[in-house]
Amino acid sequence: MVHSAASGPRTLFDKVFDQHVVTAREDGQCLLFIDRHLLHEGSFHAFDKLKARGARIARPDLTFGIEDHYVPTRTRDLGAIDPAIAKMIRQLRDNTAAHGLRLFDLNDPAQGIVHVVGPEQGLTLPGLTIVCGDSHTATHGAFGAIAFGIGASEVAHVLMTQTLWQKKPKRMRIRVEGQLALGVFAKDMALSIIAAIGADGAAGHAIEYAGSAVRALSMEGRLTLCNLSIEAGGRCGMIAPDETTFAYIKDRPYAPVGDEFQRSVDNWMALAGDPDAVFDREVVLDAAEIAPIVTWGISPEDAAPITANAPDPDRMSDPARAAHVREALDYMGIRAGQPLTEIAVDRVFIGSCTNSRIEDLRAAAAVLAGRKARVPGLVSPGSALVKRQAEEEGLHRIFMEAGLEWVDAGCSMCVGMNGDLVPPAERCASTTNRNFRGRQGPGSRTHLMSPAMAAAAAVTGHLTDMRPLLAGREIGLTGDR
Ligand SMILES: CC(C)[C@H](C(=O)O)[C@@H](O)C(=O)O
Ligand code: SF4
Repeated sequence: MVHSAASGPRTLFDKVFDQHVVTAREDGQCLLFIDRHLLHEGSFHAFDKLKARGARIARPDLTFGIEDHYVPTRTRDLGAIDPAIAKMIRQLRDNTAAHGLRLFDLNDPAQGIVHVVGPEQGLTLPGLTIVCGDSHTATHGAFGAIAFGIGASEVAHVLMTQTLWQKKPKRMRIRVEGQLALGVFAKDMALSIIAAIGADGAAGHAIEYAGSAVRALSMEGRLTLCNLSIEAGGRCGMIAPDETTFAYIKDRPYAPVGDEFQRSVDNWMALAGDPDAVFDREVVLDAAEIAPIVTWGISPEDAAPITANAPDPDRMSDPARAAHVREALDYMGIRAGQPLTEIAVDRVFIGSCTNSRIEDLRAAAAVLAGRKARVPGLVSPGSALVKRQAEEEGLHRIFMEAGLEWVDAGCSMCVGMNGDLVPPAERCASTTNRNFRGRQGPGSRTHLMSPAMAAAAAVTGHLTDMRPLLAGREIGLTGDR
């Protein structure tokens, strides 16, 4: 095995990367071994390539299929849905069956969004390389894995060889120090970071999140934080594994067991970056200064504290930024300088690989308990297991009594590929990660926020500071365990 950086202090990223280099080229391109390859319905291009070449999958044991992007959330009967959507799901079934892959299909008790299922099943572990033909694969970096999204031809390459050519990105550390205030969540931390550094602020870099506020996050919170790495332009985002990580992994279906678990923990602890390791860039944020955040525009960087007003492009010195803001406000139907809390919403969506884990649902339920939603909304748990747990805790009753729809697991209204769409010109308070034009449906308008903030928007019918609504209520963070 060739080591690209065999000596000197190394970061977490360096250590995991170096362990996976099969061979390195003069130009810096390294052939990496891939430990986990996750596939969703979008993988059909790659399977077509395989078929055209008559190739086989190199490591079917490391390759997993998951039905999520196109799955219906109000029925599990493929005969009852749009045949074109059902075809996408059947294609993945046929392709995974033809190659003998483990598939988490619609009816699997562990089905869900790929980035929720991986961690939940113990497929996602510290020190691994994890790829998926999906830009939010960085989510898995919460465990100290190098995880990133790849394109269709790379998916085919990994299927055929279980390796991938990669150039080592630059390293960037984002430290968040101190304590988050009550009612401020990992989502607010992530959106604050993106607002601070910009949607391309981490371009060309592998991010490592560190600092006491990051350490204090539960695994659910860490997954939310790493999920948004790509929205800051990062190649991937990682957090060094610690006791929180190991406690989450223990007893998961695919996790190592017994002595093997203990041996793994010893190895995982050694992955932490050396104290004197050097980063190409470092950004430091004060956790105490982070407020509940909402987006007002058409990029995740168009984010501001809920207590703020929409920006005024006429007061901006940078003409490019002013032009973007003008365009964003126009698309979103918001006045320059309008207080964000005045913005009325038409519906809410609580779900997606960003914010659909049990802790997210608990936070939303804490705000909604005993209250009615003024607007319609959809709550889609991240997996069938999250759904079951939420029902055991009675959270589904809180959502339904508030007047929201409680549906099955999938990407759902995050991207609308399954038909769960926000109608044109409607405004949605959404716990997702992308607010691009038309993201939730043609002409739809998306405001990104935390689950508690989306719940508060449902209760009041407009963007709302949820803190007074949360006062005195138990949030039930698993991080408190
Ligand atoms: C459809 C899929 C490939 C896409 C992605 O790459 O991320 C989707 O998951 C998204 O969030 O936009
Ligand atoms: S939930 Fe949304 S962001 Fe996540 S993988 Fe699905 S479509 Fe992409």
